[in-house]
Amino acid sequence: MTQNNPAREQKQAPLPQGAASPGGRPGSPMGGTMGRGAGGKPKNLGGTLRRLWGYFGKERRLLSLILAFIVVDAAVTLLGPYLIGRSIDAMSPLGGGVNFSLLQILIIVLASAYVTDALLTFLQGWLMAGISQRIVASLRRALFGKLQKLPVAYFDARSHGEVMSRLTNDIDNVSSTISQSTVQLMSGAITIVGSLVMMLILSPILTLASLITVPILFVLTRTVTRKTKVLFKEQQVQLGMLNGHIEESISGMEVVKAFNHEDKAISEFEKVNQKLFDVGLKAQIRSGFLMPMMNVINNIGFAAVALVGGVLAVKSLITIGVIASFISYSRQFVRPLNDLANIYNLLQSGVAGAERVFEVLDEKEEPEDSKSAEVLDQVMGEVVFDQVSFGYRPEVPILNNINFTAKPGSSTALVGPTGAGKTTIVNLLTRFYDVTAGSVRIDGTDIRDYTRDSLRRSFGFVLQDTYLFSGTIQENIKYGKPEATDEEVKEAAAMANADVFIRRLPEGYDTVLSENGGNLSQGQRQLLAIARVLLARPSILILDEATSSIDTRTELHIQDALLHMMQGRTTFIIAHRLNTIRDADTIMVIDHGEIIEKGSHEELMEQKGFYARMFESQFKNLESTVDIASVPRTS
Ligand SMILES: Nc1ncnc2c1ncn2[C@@H]1O[C@H](COP(=O)(O)OP(=O)(O)OP(=O)(O)O)[C@@H](O)[C@H]1O
Repeated sequence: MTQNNPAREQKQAPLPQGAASPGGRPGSPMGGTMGRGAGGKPKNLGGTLRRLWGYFGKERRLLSLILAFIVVDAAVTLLGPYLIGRSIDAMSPLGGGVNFSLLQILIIVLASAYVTDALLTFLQGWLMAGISQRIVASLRRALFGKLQKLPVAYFDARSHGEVMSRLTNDIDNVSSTISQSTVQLMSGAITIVGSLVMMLILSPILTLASLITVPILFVLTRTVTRKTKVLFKEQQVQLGMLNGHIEESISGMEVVKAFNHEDKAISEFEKVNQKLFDVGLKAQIRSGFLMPMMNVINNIGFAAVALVGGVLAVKSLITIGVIASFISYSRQFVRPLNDLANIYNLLQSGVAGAERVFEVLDEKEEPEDSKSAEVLDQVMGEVVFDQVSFGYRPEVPILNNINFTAKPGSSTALVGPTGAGKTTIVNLLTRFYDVTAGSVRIDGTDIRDYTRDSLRRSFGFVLQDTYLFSGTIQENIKYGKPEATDEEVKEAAAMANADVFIRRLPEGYDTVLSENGGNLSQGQRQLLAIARVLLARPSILILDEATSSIDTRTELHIQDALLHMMQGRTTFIIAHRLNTIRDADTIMVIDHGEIIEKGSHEELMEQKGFYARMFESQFKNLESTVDIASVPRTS
């Protein structure tokens, strides 16, 4: 295969809103299906977390190390309030005057505890960043690898924006969840237990006093997050919409400009933007209530501790130092409780992201080649369609009982109105889709009995809208044969008549092309595509509208290069303009998924049928610029 997914390239151009999708095909709805996008509620929290845990693989050892650090860190942190209490008591006149030597030791231990805490926190963050980045990179790798194995049908049924959002938004969500919530959860749990134990040791009565606020905290958090969860979900949906809208507007910028739709595009964007603004603001304001309210409740708790502690101190049942330590512990105790709501939200959106990633990973891949599959090598190039029927969806037949034989080295032109099924025939030949009934044979063998790789390697595509990758001209020509030498590249370029214009470029073959060759003319892009195919030397050629919308001189160059390329190769030409296919050995007229006429140009002209009418109609219009689609189906 000389191009990635070639038969689809020119089909994907997004349309301005309101314009009909060609043939009503799915895949590029404005606003995209991306709105189903990131965030949202996970369907199976436990199952997805277990599966995500599988990706921790070798990282589990490092995670144990982090856990050890967290335990040590928690112990060190728990030491702090205790030492502060002891320090206060060491200075207390009630304890028989200031004990300077004890104070000195306490201060040194306290300072070391703080330094150790800082060091351990840094180490945890450092190790965790590595773990989460490695896991996410491997997820991304798995996802991208999977995309390469999915059938063309998968991409045809979805907008690019949606597929992209899984690799970006969703993976980002997983990444921040892993990096932030893992450590927070582990250290939070340990801190809660540790502080509670210390509080109980210091004073069970004070512990009881401070725990009074915990149920209130829970109820408050639950009530507020229940409301904000819905808003945050809606915010993610609107963000997805906005992303889809931007993605489609940028890729369809030429169409937007050509239709003077800039103002419309802005006003549509404004609508989506405003929705995101509204819901975002609501979510932020509502969730903003939580913190101040929690602070009030926490402070009530501290006041209760101070009150009960004061009474106990007056009765000499505890010291001032113990009250100070206790208040610090109760702060440590409630902090992770406060974080819990955030972690929970983060976990939800991360798991929802992971679910969307796993959804793709679980998609059915292109079926494996059967064990007995042969390698298609030394292709003669005989192509037979034997009673082929096909529908993209079983209930909508697109091709009905197609029968033809293309002899090795012959050229076959497929013509017919738009949506007739010409591209579909090519899609079946390349096995982007498999036939519903009948069989397609190359050199006498059903193409399903060849390995897909070898089958696709035997095709070369030249499309109207050639896809070029960002890279040098040299790299682009080598795409179908990476091992080719510079000499071979130049030879292919010369045969394609591309050599002349390439040499004129300041950097020659090393000229870097912008994405999709935006810095070349359409004709030049096509000449490069021809060079690419010539270098790969495929046995069967597929030319789709290869010479339309190009100036006459370049067209002559391209025609010449194409004729050169077609020599000795079985060629299929899909063309709307009949002057480009007049010399084809066989012309097949396709209409409503059936071959309605077949023969050479002369034979078909004699028949005075559909083809003759189309040809005469174009001929009358002199420069043959009339599209076949505009020719009436009846005389
Ligand atoms: N991926 C798809 N899923 C569902 N239906 C599709 C898909 N691709 C094409 N179709 C439908 O199949 C029919 C034939 O489409 P096809 O692309 O083969 O026509 P065509 O003859 O090549 O048209 P054109 O000259 O406009 O390129 C159309 O009705 C189209 O809507």
